[in-house]
Formats: sequence, structure tokens, C-alpha cells
Amino acid sequence: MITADWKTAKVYEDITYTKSNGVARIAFNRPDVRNAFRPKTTKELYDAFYDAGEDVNIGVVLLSAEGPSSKDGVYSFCSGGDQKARGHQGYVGEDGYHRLNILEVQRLIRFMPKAVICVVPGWAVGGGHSLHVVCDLTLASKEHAIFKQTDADVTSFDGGYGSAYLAKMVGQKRAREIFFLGRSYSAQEAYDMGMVNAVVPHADLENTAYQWAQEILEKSPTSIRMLKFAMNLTDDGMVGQQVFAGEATRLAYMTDEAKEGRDAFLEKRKPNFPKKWIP
Ligand SMILES: CC(C)(COP(=O)(O)OP(=O)(O)OC[C@H]1O[C@@H](n2cnc3c(N)ncnc32)[C@H](O)[C@@H]1OP(=O)(O)O)[C@@H](O)C(=O)NCCC(=O)NCCSC(=O)c1cc(O)c2ccccc2c1O
Repeated sequence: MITADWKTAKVYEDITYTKSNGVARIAFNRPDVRNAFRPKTTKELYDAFYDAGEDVNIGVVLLSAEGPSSKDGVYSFCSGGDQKARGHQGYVGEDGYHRLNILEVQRLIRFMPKAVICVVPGWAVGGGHSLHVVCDLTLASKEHAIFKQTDADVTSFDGGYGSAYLAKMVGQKRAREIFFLGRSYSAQEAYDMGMVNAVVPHADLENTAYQWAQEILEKSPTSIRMLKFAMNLTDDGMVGQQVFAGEATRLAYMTDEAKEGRDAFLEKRKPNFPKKWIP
């Protein structure tokens, strides 16, 4: 078992960002408001996820949360958009613009060629629930994780991955129940529905996520990225095909054929491709 030795990768205001032995950990850090995200939070999340995606030494990302709340000791993963920052068109940032830019973070998680594990130590609500849905894997605290969709209470519906992809995961009837009734579900209930990979004692949650990450890091990086994009493909339509095909193009670039095509162009001659049509 490898013990994590987290080193700060960058200092932010609303999140923490650390790295250890091939793993990046990005964590919400507004526990007193159940880790609700405001535009500053989503901007920081985007920046950290982008960095983790670009870092060739990072193979797995954990999306987690700091806590508990200093006010009442309650643990949370994320309670979605900060309703105090909500204006009439979106969530209002320091620049005064209204944004729904958590969707950009969702797309970054979805399209990054690395596994993203969601670590849920407490409440996963509204847009926080949708974030867990879009991550590749979810581990949940046995004692404190609670899954709840409040979108229909606050007229803010995630009509993309948060709902449609959830339905693929737990089935249409359960997904409609989750959104239409807005009930709370325990980690075990979420596991039984198929939207959580493991229910873990709270004290072991972070370490378990780290060990799962280490197991993934032992696998072939090319296989992990191709498998992730293959599993995304049918649900992501033409964009899913584009992302998967980009990886196929990268593999094709590595062949002698591709080198010959490039060199022939640069040398202003006809390409002499190897005449081998593999069966
Ligand atoms: C999460 C809760 C169920 C927890 O309930 P509990 O009783 O344990 O805690 P309190 O309610 O007392 O909260 C403690 C403290 O935190 C503040 N707080 C909690 N959540 C938020 C929040 N989302 N925004 C702002 N502040 C929050 C709360 O006010 C308390 O502060 P005090 O100062 O009074 O101590 C419960 O808190 C809860 O239901 N929270 C709200 C959940 C919610 O409705 N979230 C928004 C859903 S919509 C959304 O997230 C969303 C965002 C997007 O950007 C989208 C973009 C595009 C499409 C869809 C989007 C989307 O759906």
C-alpha cells in the first residue's frame, strides 16, 4: 500500500489542489456553505483540472472536498450552485457577468484522458450531484454521504449529464424519481442503484480513493484513455466520436506510414507507403 504524500500544486481561495505520486486531488473548500460553488470556485476548478490534464506525471484525478463545516460539523461534497451568488441569468462573478460555467468543468472532466474519481464525504446535492454523475467513478462515505437532487426546487435543471446520463446509469424510472421527488439517498442506496462504485467507512474514504487511483496507475495509460473515450462515445454523439477518433489519429501518427506521409510532403515528393494491407 502506497501512502499519500500530498504536496500543494497551487494555492486557491475556494478549492485545495495537491498532488502525490501520479494522483492529483482537487477539493472544494467552502465547507461552511456545504461546499456550494460560486463563479470563483468553478474558475478555480477549471484551472486545476486543466493543469491536471496537462501534467504528464498525473494519471488519475480525485475530486473531493474539505470539511467538515466549522459551524456544525456536517460533511459535504458539494451542494451545487451558490444560491447567494445567483442572479437573474446565472451565477454572478467578481466581473459582474452571469455564468453557468460549472458545465465547462463537467466537460473537462468528461473529456480529459485520465480517470476522475469522485470522493463523496457528505452531501452531494444539485449541481454537486451532477458532478459526481459525470466523474468516471464514485466512492461514498458510509456514514455521511447523502445524495439529493434539488434542481426542481430551485428552477435550475441540469438537462445534460446530470439527468440524461444519470438515467443511463440508474435507469429511467429511478432517475425521474431522483429529480422529480428530490429525496435524500444514503451511500448504500446510491450503491444499490448503480451510481456509486463503493461504500467506504468515512475514516478510510480518502485513503481508499488514493489506493484505487494507484491501481489504475498500474494499468496501460493508452488503454485507460481509449476505454474512457470508448465508453463515453455512444452517449456523447459526434463529439464522443471526435474525442475517440482523435486518439485513433494519435496512434496512426506513430506508424511508419504516417511518418512517410509527413516526410514526403516536406521533401516535395510522392509518398512511398509500405505496401502492406494488414488482414
Ligand atoms: C445541502 C443541504 C440539503 C444541506 O442541508 P442542511 O440542513 O444540512 O444545511 P443548511 O441548509 O442549514 O446549510 C448550511 C449552510 O450552508 C448554506 N448553503 C447550503 N447550500 C447552499 C447553496 N447551494 N448555496 C448557498 N448557500 C448554501 C446554507 O445557506 C447555510 O448557511 P448559513 O449561513 O445559514 O449557515 C441544503 O443546504 C440545501 O438544500 N442546499 C441547497 C441545494 C441547492 O438547491 N443547490 C442548487 C441546485 S442548482 C445547481 O446546483 C446548478 C448549478 C449550475 O451552475 C447549473 C448550471 C447549468 C445547469 C444546471 C445547474 C444547476 O442545477
